[in-house]
Amino acid sequence: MNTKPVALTCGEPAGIGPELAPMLWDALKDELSFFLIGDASHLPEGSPYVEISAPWEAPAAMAQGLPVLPLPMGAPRVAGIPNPAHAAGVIASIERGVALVKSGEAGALCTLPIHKKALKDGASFAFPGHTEFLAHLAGVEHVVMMLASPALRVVPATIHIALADVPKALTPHSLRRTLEITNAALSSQFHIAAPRLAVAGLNPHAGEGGTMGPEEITWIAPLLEELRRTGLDIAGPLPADTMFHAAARARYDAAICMYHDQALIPIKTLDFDRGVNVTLGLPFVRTSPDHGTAFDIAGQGLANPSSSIEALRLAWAMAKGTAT
Ligand SMILES: NC(=O)c1ccc[n+]([C@@H]2O[C@H](COP(=O)([O-])OP(=O)(O)OC[C@H]3O[C@@H](n4cnc5c(N)ncnc54)[C@H](O)[C@@H]3O)[C@@H](O)[C@H]2O)c1
Ligand SMILES: N[C@H](C(=O)O)[C@H](O)COP(=O)(O)O
Repeated sequence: MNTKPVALTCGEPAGIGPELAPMLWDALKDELSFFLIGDASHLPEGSPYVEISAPWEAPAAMAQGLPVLPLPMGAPRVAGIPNPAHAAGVIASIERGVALVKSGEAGALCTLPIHKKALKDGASFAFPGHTEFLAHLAGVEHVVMMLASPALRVVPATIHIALADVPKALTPHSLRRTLEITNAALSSQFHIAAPRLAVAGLNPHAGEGGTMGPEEITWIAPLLEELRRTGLDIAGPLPADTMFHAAARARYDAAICMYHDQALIPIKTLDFDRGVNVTLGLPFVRTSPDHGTAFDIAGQGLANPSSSIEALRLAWAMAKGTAT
């Protein structure tokens, strides 16, 4: 059973990440071990932290303070105002975390929020977000973004692309891979014996028999029928607007939606404080809170650590093989 510490990447220094890290240590110091990869000078004044030189030192260090594996960023943090000089360090923190998980020195990766535009502006970051960057670092062709909470698990079949590009990006191959990876993860990583998937239609009323769009009839329904024949338990394509009330949620273990907001609005509405972003299909465990950098409240003592606490807990549980 893996009990190696979780590597926590620092995320965007101008965001609420540096405020959350000490709160996560205080909340979880008796429950699990993790270490922050980042610049300790960005932590709030007086934060109890312990500089470590390697992940193996983190469990013992937890008793004294937040373990920090130093990654100096060379410029001070100004809450709410991203500094392009930090961009390279933010990216390096993610790369370092991946390297430590791959080497087995860390048991899992948990990423504090990045600001996608700040990385693009400061370092010409070529990826839409962590998910795509991690797939690149892991050399994996297809990964799945799942947002999970006790109330709901959702998967967007397309992620960080313009809505206008969704119909073209949705293909039988990509949806098949998303469904297969999700099904496998629910079984092997969430220990659900017979996963039940529910797939949303792309169009209003799931196309209303073709009168509101052809995709459900031309390829989505045929693909789901083909996958049912291979043994997957899949309902749909269903009208998305009636998939998320309590009775509907009781009928499935994960909802697969066609685009980002179709999936993320329901879970962030139902369970913003307990939602966790987990990337399926990587050769290592990766979680992240379901929120972003929250520049509008950064530095004001208003950040709620709940989602990040759940993200670290889920990473720890998935690495130990005890997630549900
Ligand atoms: N895991 C990640 O790396 C991640 C996740 C989501 C968004 N982002 C990025 O973050 C940036 C800002 O995104 P956004 O404005 O759409 O969403 P956001 O989650 O940063 O903020 C949305 C609203 O929720 C509030 N909020 C968010 N987290 C909170 C917390 N922990 N406690 C209290 N209030 C909180 C914010 O104050 C804001 O009013 C963007 O660059 C986005 O891409 C990153
Ligand atoms: N789509 C995610 C959300 O809204 O919570 C967020 O942008 C995180 O994506 P990455 O983990 O790919 O950065």
